Amino acid sequence: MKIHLSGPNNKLLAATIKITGSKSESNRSLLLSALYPGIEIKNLSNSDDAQVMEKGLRIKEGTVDIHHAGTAMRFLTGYFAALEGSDIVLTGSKRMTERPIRILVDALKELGADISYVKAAGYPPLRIKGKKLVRNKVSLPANVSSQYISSLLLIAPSLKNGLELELVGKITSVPYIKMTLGLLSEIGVQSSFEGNLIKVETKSDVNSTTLVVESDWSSASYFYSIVALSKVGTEIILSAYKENSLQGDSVLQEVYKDFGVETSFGENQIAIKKIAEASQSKIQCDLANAPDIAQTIAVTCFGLGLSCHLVGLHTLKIKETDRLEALHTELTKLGADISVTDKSLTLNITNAINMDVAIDTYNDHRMAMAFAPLAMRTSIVINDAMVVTKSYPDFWSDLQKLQFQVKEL
Ligand SMILES: O=C(O)C1=C[C@@H](OP(=O)(O)O)[C@@H](O)[C@H](O)C1
Ligand SMILES: C=C(OP(=O)(O)O)C(=O)O
Repeated sequence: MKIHLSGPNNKLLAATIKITGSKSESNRSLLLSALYPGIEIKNLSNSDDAQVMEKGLRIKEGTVDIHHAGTAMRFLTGYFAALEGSDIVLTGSKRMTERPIRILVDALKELGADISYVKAAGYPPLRIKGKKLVRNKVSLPANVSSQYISSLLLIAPSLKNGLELELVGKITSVPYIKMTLGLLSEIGVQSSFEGNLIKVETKSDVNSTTLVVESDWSSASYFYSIVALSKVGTEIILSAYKENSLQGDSVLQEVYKDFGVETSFGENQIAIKKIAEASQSKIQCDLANAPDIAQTIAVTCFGLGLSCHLVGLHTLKIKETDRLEALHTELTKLGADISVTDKSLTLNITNAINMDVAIDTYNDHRMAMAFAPLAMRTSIVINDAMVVTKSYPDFWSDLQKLQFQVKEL
């Protein structure tokens, strides 16, 4: 579905939006509840990625197709490897067969797993024959994707002797590793993370525990961008959020201060308000800890006519698409002066935005959602708009609550 999007022009936006649960917290919680039936989950994400995860966890034999869901691919690889008696071919979309997984497979094999590549070595699909993992120590490179580490940590308490991980190289996306350990702690699993060493204790069962998933902070980023592109005085309320988040993308609160956006916490919600114009003409950020908000920030800067230099983007090339190339192509169509390397993005100031440009989304939900706020400045077309269901199926209807006009073409 292709849509034409225009913003609410001069009308002041005011709305309360309830965003679905974090897909990262949901997919971890689902796996833990499969290992420990005493766990109940609240505010589970209604995303495609959480649905394929939930479905995959119910299967023990045959083919499991996780479509575009990176976390489901990586987390289920660990899960099935340690699930005695399972015999699974774990596969996904064409793009998933291009997203590397060798680091995780090697680590699991080191622990005793039986995994083989069905097609290209180092990539899905995988044939996994579940068995008891006998060893409890492994080291693995930590600079490519934290999902490999989280996958191992999630099964760690179910292993007889727990697990010790030695992380080699510069650790990327660290808050996601801490999120995994945070959820383990919520179900009573002891762990430590010191320097490059993580230790997780074994746990045989969990008494009835409820995991309440906080709403998704990456999804909140699109509303931060809308507010940043609005007039001073604009305020949007988002729920359900809390001050002590497990999600690294909650750093948005700090990043968007530079765009004049203030965040205040109420009971289970945040109010985000434009209180001033952007305080500087050049935005600089290292996003190694929050890669999923890179697209949002780049587009906000372009929409505000600011320059920016974003670094720490080395993981963007292996996500749903090569996000650095995709940003380069689509922002250039809109008139941006942009350059990218394999780990950074630089935008120089431009004053005009080309109208009615059709943005390609490359099977990447974040391409559609990151560009949508530009409708505050110009009318825009989004190709393959339903790609948003990967993490946020209600995105377009929530924009309509803010008086955006969403027309199917
Ligand atoms: O563990 C997770 O839930 C995630 C980790 C990050 O991936 P990388 O560690 O590969 O950067 C992030 O980009 C992804 O959307 C979700
Ligand atoms: C990278 C992402 O997801 P995944 O790796 O789980 O496919 C994302 O949601 O931005």
